[in-house]
Formats: sequence, structure tokens, C-alpha cells
Amino acid sequence: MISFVNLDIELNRKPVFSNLNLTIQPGELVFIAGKSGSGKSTLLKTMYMEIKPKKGELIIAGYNSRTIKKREIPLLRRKLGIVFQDFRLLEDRSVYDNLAFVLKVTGTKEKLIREKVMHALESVGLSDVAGELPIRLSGGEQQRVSIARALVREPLVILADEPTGNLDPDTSIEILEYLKKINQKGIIVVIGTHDYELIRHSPSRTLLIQDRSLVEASIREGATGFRPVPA
Ligand SMILES: Nc1ncnc2c1ncn2[C@@H]1O[C@H](COP(=O)(O)OP(=O)(O)OP(=O)(O)O)[C@@H](O)[C@H]1O
Repeated sequence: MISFVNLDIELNRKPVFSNLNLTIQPGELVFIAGKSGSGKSTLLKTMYMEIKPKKGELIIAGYNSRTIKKREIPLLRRKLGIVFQDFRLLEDRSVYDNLAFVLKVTGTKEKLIREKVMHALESVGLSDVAGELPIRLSGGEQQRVSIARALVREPLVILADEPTGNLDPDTSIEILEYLKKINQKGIIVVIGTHDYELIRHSPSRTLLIQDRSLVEASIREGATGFRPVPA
């Protein structure tokens, strides 16, 4: 479960969110939608505790933003899989090594690493490119590798910040389908996006950033915008 309680977030003393109260239940897939600069990345960074809230508390994967110690942040992140718009793969290492690296740092044994890496690559349909350098793959394939990397530690939550921002519409939908498949295994998936077409393709709980807050919203039939869902 993810829970925001009376949460205020500021960046350089500028309020970005005020008094957020929200719960995301186990097994949910949630879109965080909002125009550029509205605060999607800020919210996701707060969720992986890159940004400390100004007030209130955020609870995620059993950790509380008010009480978490600095040395515990890497432990929290082991329970989260983070996916970025620009993939952030290590370009001088093979696809396999990009995933293995994540497990080596926590001292996983070689044989188990092999099993987990191949399993994660299979789940995004990429076991046949394990030996390739990321640069040899298409953007969509690189994003699938980054999703596999997020999965390899068997996270409780996947946080994806504009995961389709660098991809064409068809590939974007393909990426969303992989994220949905992961969600169907019970992992919470939170997707920050300004790509309303993506949400339209596969409507799911959508939280729209409006006036430094989050409102439950749904895509309006035949229109380009959202409308708030009546409480
Ligand atoms: N390090 C920072 N210091 C001060 N202000 C910042 C910082 N990072 C972002 N901001 C501001 O905070 C607000 C939210 O930014 P954020 O990047 O979270 O928005 P976003 O919705 O993710 O935008 P985009 O879709 O363009 O990535 C913006 O007004 C931005 O200018």
C-alpha cells in the first residue's frame, strides 16, 4: 500500500503539492496525469524518497518518509522498481549485465542471478538479446530492458516516470501492455504521464494533478481532456 497523509511538497521553497491525502491499494495500476511542469516527476521522486516532503507523511513499502533514516533509503529502493523516460541503461554493458549488476550489489549468488535475470528478460520477451549492448536495440526494446531491470529484484511497486515519453504511439502501447501484465501479478504500478492517448487506450484509475493537488479523473469520451470523477 502507498499512503499520502497531509503531504506538502516544496522545491526551492516553491510549493508543488499541498495537503495531499491519498491511498493506493495493493494490486492497483494508477496513472498520475498532468501537463508538463505540474509535478509528476516530483511526486514520483517523493515516492522513492529522492525528495523529502515538507510536511505530512508518505508511507510506501513499509517505510515512512517522516521516520526513514538515510541509510534505509537504499533498502526501500530495493523494494521499488523505477523506470525512467530515458531508460538509463549502462551503455558499455550487455543487457544481461545491466540486470545482473542490480543483483550483484546485494550479493546474490551467480547461479541465482542467472535464473532471475533470464526470468525477468523472458517476462518482457527479450531473452534472446541478453548478450547485446543496449545501443543495438530499438528504443522500445531498451525500455523493455529497463522494465526487466526494475523487475529483477521482485519489487512491491513499479514507479514509471513518463515511460513512453521517447517512444512512438504503437511502441508506447506495447510498453503499457507489459506494465499491465506486471500489475496483473499483484505489483502496484504507478505511471506518471502526459500521454492522454495512453490512458485512453487502457483506462485505469487516474489521478490528475490540479492546483497542487490530485483529483480522481477519467477521460472524457470523445474529448482530449479529463473530467473529475464525482466524489
Ligand atoms: N530542482 C528543482 N528546484 C526547483 N523547482 C523545480 C525543481 N525541479 C522541478 N521544479 C519545478 O517544480 C515543478 C514540477 O516539476 P516536475 O518536473 O515535477 O513536473 P512534471 O509534471 O514531471 O513535468 P514534465 O512532464 O515536464 O517532466 C515545475 O514548476 C518545475 O519547474
